[in-house]
Amino acid sequence: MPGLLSYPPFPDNVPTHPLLVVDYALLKAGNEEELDKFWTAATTLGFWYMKNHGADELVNEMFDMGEETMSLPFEEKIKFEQGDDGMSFGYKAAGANAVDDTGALDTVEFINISQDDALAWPKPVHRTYPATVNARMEATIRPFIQLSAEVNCTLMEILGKKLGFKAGRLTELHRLDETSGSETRCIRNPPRPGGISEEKAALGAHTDFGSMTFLHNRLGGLQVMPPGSDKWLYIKPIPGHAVCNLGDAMHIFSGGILKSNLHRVVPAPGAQAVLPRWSLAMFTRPSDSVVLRALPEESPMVAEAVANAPDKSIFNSGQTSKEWFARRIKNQRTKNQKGPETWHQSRGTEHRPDAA
Ligand SMILES: O=C(O)CCC(=O)C(=O)O
Ligand SMILES: [Fe+2]
Repeated sequence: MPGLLSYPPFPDNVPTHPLLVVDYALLKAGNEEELDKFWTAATTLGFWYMKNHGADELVNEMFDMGEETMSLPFEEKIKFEQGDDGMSFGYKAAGANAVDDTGALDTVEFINISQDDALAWPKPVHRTYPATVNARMEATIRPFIQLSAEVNCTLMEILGKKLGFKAGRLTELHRLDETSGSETRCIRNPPRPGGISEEKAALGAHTDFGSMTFLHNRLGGLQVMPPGSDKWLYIKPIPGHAVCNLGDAMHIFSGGILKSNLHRVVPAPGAQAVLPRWSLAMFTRPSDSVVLRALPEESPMVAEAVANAPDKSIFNSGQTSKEWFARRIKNQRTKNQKGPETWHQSRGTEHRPDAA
């Protein structure tokens, strides 16, 4: 993978959405101004840039792991495919997921490595992985997952405190010693073949399934659709800045106060389109047995938000984290598509009355 500075520039003629820049070191130090900025980001778009997170070196090594893995022969990778039953850990081939209710195919391939498997390595909890993953489990993947899980939990606790939850409450819902859908994902989207529209989704529009995402990317292609708009806007990658976002679970726990915004991936824009696009995420998700529902009895602020919500159905999903997650994964698999209704069954909190 080329050094950061040798990438073709992100074009200046595509529409972008600015994000607030949050300094992780200042958040940890309790800087009030920074905490307020973070709260604003979490309660408006639910996306922010984050600097001083300390993960850059491990991120580079994780991209090496991704490159080593995607370079394996297809017959080798496919042995570790995640399958069609609602498990997400393992390899996902391009085209294995639908990007919309017409059944159009995605173009990204990725490798998902479970937090549980990395922490318990060499003992498999959920599954086994390609040799390229095993080789870096101890030196790269486990430390990256541990650091990222700590970052995500620190961020969640800050939000929990602002919401009025007791200290440690959100950490309790995301314990490292309980099984969960938490995973790291390294994604490769091929260079844009000439003629394919930049508007074609490489990874379909979605909200993230879990609680908190710590994302690193090199090229453009990530887009958000801001509330109240029907336009897709690029998030410009900034070297050294992670893009963080909240997922469905935090939206639900908070009675909708925290935002889980719609986003997607399209081919890298402009001159960047000639290169493969790599991205890396750590998804922190609630423990498998946690029921996804708002927690009004634990916070007057959440109670008020739920009381005022026009549609309360999402705040009592009736599903455990494990069920929610399996439903979403399974119903977006290409093999399972039986018509638009299958795709619609894969949806989380994407339903937005304000979206076109
Ligand atoms: O590749 C990206 O920039 C975002 C990926 C993403 O949204 C996801 O995997 O959930
Ligand atoms: Fe996402």
